[in-house]
Parts: sequence; C-alpha cells; structure tokens
Amino acid sequence: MTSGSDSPADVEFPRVDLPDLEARVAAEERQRDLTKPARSLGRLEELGCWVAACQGEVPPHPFRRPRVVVFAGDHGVARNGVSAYPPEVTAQMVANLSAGGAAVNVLAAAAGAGVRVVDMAVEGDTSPEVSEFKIRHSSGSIDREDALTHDETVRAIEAGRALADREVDEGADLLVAGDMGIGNTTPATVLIAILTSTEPVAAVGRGTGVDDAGWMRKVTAIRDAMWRARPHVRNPVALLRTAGGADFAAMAGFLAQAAVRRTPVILDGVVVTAAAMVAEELAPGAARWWVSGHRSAEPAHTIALRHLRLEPIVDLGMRLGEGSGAVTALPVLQGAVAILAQMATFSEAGVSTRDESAPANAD
Ligand SMILES: O=C(O)c1ccc[n+]([C@@H]2O[C@H](COP(=O)([O-])O)[C@@H](O)[C@H]2O)c1
Ligand SMILES: Cc1cc2nc[nH]c2cc1C
Repeated sequence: MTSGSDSPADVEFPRVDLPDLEARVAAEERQRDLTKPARSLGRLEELGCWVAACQGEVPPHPFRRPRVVVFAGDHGVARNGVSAYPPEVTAQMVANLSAGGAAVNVLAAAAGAGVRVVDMAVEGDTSPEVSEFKIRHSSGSIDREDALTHDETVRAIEAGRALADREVDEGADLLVAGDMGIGNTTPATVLIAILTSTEPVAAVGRGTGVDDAGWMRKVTAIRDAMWRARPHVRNPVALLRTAGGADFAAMAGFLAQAAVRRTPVILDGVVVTAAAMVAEELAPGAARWWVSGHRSAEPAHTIALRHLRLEPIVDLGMRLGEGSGAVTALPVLQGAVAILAQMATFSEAGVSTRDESAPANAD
C-alpha cells in the first residue's frame, strides 16, 4: 500500500519558538494607554499585539516587505469532472498571474505586497522563471493512486522550505501562501476531513462552482481518496504523498519554515489552510505564527479553522484562492500595527483616563 518509508528523519523541522511573550505583554499594556476606551478596537487590538509578539518589538514596525507566493499545481483527480473548469486553466492562470492580471496581483499591489508564482506540478510546461522548483507534470489522481512518490514529497516540502528561506533572506517580514490549481479543493477537502475525522458530505463544497452532478462525483472521489489515505493520518509526509500533491507539500514546507524563521503569515482559504494543518503536524507550534485572513465559502475551511483554533479576519464570501483572501485582510493587519505605533497615549494627548474622571466610589 505504501511506497518508501516516509521516515520522519527525511523531513525534520527544528523546534518552533513561540512569538515573544514579553513583547505581547508590553503591547497589551500600550493598548491600555492609547486614547480610546479599553478594548474598544476589538480584534484589531489583539492583531496588533500578535504582530508585536512576532516582531519582538513594541510598538511594532510597519511591514517593510510583505510577500505572496502562489503555489500552482495540477491534480489528476480533476480529470474526474470534480471542477467547473478544465485543467488547462491552471497553466493559463499561471501566465496571467506572472503577467500581473489576476485578482491577487491587484489586491496585493493595493496593499503594497509583492507576488511570486511557482509551478510545482502544472500539467503543461510553464516559463523557466516559475518552474525552478517543479517536481512533476500534475500530481497523481488521489482517488486511485498516490499523488506523489516519497522522494517527490520530500523534495516538494524542501522546495517550500527553500522558498520561505529565500523570501525571508530577501527581507520579507510577512508571508502569504496562495494556490492555483484546477481540482485542488478535492485534495484540500480530503486532508481536512482525514485530520478532523469528518464525513465527506459534511466537508465537500462547490469549489469553482461545480454543478450537482459534479458535486456528487467530487464526494465519491473524496471518499475513495480518504479510504486510501486514512491509514497515514498520523504521518504528515505520507498524508501529503497519498492525498496531497507537490503544491500542497511545498505549501506545508513553506508555512512550517516561515514559523521556524519567526515570520508571521496570513493564511488564505481552504487549500492553504489544508496545507497549514499538515504543516502544524510537521512543525508543532507553527500555527502560533499564523493568522487566518478570511473565511472561504468552502465548508471544509470552517472545519479546518476550528481545528486550528483560528478566527478569520474577514468573511466576504470569497472562494477564489491565489492568496486573495489573505491579501484582502492585509490592510486590516497594517491598520492594527499603525494603531499601536501612531496613536497618542492618554498622557501625551492630555485626555483624562476613565479612572481619573470616574465619580468617587460610593462605598
Ligand atoms: O481558497 C479557497 O477557499 C478556494 C475555494 C474554491 C476555489 N478555489 C480555487 O479554485 C480552484 C479549485 O477549485 P476546484 O473547483 O477546481 O477544485 C483553485 O485554483 C483554487 O485556488 C479556492
Ligand atoms: C479563472 C480562474 C481563476 C482562478 N484563480 C484561482 N482559481 C481559479 C480558477 C479559475 C477557473
């Protein structure tokens, strides 16, 4: 049933540190000193404190180089009619993303973030600029065969890790993983359903907008893939090999390594969050370096977020992928940072605090 040993020694991440607790406490203190009623900025306050803890600085500094890496890959299972679009769209969209014409390019530019596209397993050939890390032409059809060999899985995880290192070494101080791949909500749903012991029908969504007949084919493919992958539930490398793909393995390596490099991440939708669940298994504690950018319309995404104990920043009914939901949330995170850095304190502004102006206690 399995090929290769999937030995954990093949893929080892160092221990992941927690974000800086002292900086978090100092940021919480500073929130109380700013000219606003206590906790009146709601989640924005918590987000600012999280960035301060990740940076180890109070106040936190504005993100200098936020970066999106879009992981593209095809999936054999897309040939089963589980998507509303044909597989050739993946390569076409890689070209569109490289040319700057996709939604994530526009949203990232608006938020001041740069975008890199990488072909991990697109079926056709793509340009040399995006195919440096390419593992193969399409991952296997997970309903009846493994997505990858063991060796391919390890190389894809290492590629994701190398990409995170490259981005951080080039100055990235906030990372987003995005995805592009017709059919990829099928493996995403399989990974999430296996790791959360969820029935396929409770997790399956419409992806790009598949019709009722396609939805039923998708449920069948997911059930078959879960049957094949379930024995590997406790082995993240084997899970990526049987039910993921080169794009998922690379995203998992990227998200785990971002945490190792103490770099905050905004997660995107169901595909990235499925990879994140596996990354948390590869590098326990990595999730402390991630926030969820948005809630995707896919039911499996909500199941994954609950499992990771993440609350999305925005909920706009988006279901695009590419990192688009994450970059939509980026200006909110930037606002949270600016609040801690730029708001006046009560003493600076000469504004009375609640304690000073409250009427004397009656008893
Ligand atoms: O990120 C999400 O939550 C999401 C939800 C639905 C669809 N997508 C995108 O749509 C494609 C996968 O949808 P499908 O129907 O082909 O499995 C892929 O390119 C994803 O980036 C992404
Ligand atoms: C056009 C198109 C763009 C996408 N971007 C992410 N997934 C996508 C799927 C399709 C079909």
